[in-house]
Amino acid sequence: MNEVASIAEQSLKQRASAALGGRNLTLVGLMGAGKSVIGKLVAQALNVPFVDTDAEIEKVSRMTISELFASYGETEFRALETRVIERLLKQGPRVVSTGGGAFINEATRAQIKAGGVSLWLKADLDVLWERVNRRDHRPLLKTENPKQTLENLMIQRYPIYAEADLTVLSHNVRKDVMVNEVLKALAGLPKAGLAKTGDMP
Ligand SMILES: Nc1ncnc2c1ncn2[C@@H]1O[C@H](COP(=O)(O)OP(=O)(O)OP(=O)(O)O)[C@@H](O)[C@H]1O
Ligand SMILES: O=C(O)C1=C[C@@H](O)[C@@H](O)[C@H](O)C1
Ligand SMILES: [Mg+2]
Repeated sequence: MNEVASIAEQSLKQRASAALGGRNLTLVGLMGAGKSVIGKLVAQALNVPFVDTDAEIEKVSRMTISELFASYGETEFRALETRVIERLLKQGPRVVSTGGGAFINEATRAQIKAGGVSLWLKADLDVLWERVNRRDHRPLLKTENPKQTLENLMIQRYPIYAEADLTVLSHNVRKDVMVNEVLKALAGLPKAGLAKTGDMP
């Protein structure tokens, strides 16, 4: 990277960081949107801790997400997800990458909204399908026609993800390009009236 590009990148990081202003950044969106992978890189760029809610749930329960769904069902999983996310947001500021259904749950969505800035990583069906199709560990996609299931989830969920403060399109570009897209969206946030993480109820 040449010197001018490097200065521009540093400046973007600083502007994004200033606009975030000590709040949590929570990534929401459907399975395969890149929340976990891009969230971790965004946290590095902003120099704040990163946490992935699916990974945290697996850690505290000592079970995989698939095992939790199989043993306790989705309702119990969602209750655990809500509790874990509430704690993680209170421990911030952090970049928090959520599981695909977290923002759809009303209680969790309210916590995420109150707990900082929410950002929807939005992708089209073919991009998502190409990514999730590589692995089969997602319980909600263990259906006869997983691509159709994913499309149904898009129809149900996209109007709700759209309530996020920011939206960034996730497509098949290099991951560092996606990180810059997220930082640019953050840098454009209004700075007035910022609530810090400690102000959460
Ligand atoms: N910009 C990108 N270009 C290419 N591949 C990507 C990109 N972003 C993510 N991926 C890949 O897509 C797959 C899914 O990404 P990731 O696990 O981050 O999605 P997620 O939104 O966290 O999904 P889930 O809700 O299931 O946790 C991974 O294999 C990841 O490497
Ligand atoms: O979209 C969803 O509802 C889910 C997405 C995954 O991240 C996991 O949280 C779980 O498989 C449920
Ligand atoms: Mg993930």
